[in-house]
Amino acid sequence: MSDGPVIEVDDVWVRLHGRTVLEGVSLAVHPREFYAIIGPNGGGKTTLLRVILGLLPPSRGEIRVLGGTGAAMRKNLGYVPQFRTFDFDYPITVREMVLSGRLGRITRFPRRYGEEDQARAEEALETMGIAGLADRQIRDLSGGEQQRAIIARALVGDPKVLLLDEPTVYVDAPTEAHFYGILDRLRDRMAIVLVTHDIGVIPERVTRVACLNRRLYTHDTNEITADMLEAAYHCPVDLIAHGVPHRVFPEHSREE
Ligand SMILES: Nc1ncnc2c1ncn2[C@@H]1O[C@H](COP(=O)(O)OP(=O)(O)OP(=O)(O)O)[C@@H](O)[C@H]1O
Repeated sequence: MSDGPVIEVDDVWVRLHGRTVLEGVSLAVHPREFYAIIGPNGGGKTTLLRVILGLLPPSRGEIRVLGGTGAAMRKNLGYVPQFRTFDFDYPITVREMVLSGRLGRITRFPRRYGEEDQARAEEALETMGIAGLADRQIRDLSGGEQQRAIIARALVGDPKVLLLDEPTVYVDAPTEAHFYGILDRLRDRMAIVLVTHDIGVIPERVTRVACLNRRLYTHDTNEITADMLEAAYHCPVDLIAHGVPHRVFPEHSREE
C-alpha cells in the first residue's frame, strides 16, 4: 500500500430536504490510521459515512478512495452500519451472514461462493473470535456476538479501510476493551474510521480525532480539545463526567 491517503474528503457539502447537513467537510485518512469522529446525535456522522461509501452523492465536493473516484474504488471500503439497521430475525447462520459480505466481489453467474470466499469467511470469523459460533443462527447470538458477526462480514471483502458506525452500542466494558484490541490489530492491514456520539468510548489507540456537527473540527492529532467539543456540541461538555480517558487530552496547565 502506498503512503498516500486511503480516503480524502474534499470540501464536501450535503443538503437534504433543504437543510445543510454537512458543510465544507474535508479530511484525510492515511494507511494504518485509527480515525475517530465524534459528534452529537444528528450531527451528520452517518451521512458522512454514506457519502464516503458512495451511497449518497454530495451536493458539492469530492471523495477519493485510494486516490480514485470511481465506484470500483469503493470495493476497498468495509462498512459496519449501525446495529439497529440489521434484521436479526432473518433465518441465517453466522457463517452465511459473514459470507454474504463477499457477494459484491463475485461477478460470475450464478453467484456461488468459491474456495477463496469460504477461506476469507473462516479467516474473518477467526479474527473476530467467533469461529465457534459459525453454525449457529444469528438470531440466537447475544448482542455483542452479533456485533462481531457484523464486523466479520465487513472484513471478508478484504477492505483497505474499515468504517464503523457506533460499533460498541451492545458491547459491555470488558468486551469493549477486547474489541478495541482486535481493531488495533487490524490496523496492520487497514485503516479504521469509527464514528460515535458517545465521547466516552473513544479508545486510547486512536491516532486522530475530529468532532462533527455539520462542520468538522479537528487539530489533526489524537487530542480532543475543549474548543473542538464546544464548537461541535454547542455547549461546555463535562469531559471527566463522560469518562473520557484523560490521555486523549493535552496536558492542562496550572491555570486551567
Ligand atoms: N434521508 C434523509 N432525509 C432528510 N434528512 C436526513 C436524511 N438522513 C439524515 N437526515 C438528517 O440529517 C441530519 C444528520 O443525520 P445523521 O444520521 O447523519 O446524524 P448522526 O450524526 O449519524 O446522528 P446519530 O448519532 O443520531 O446517529 C439529521 O438531522 C437527520 O435528520
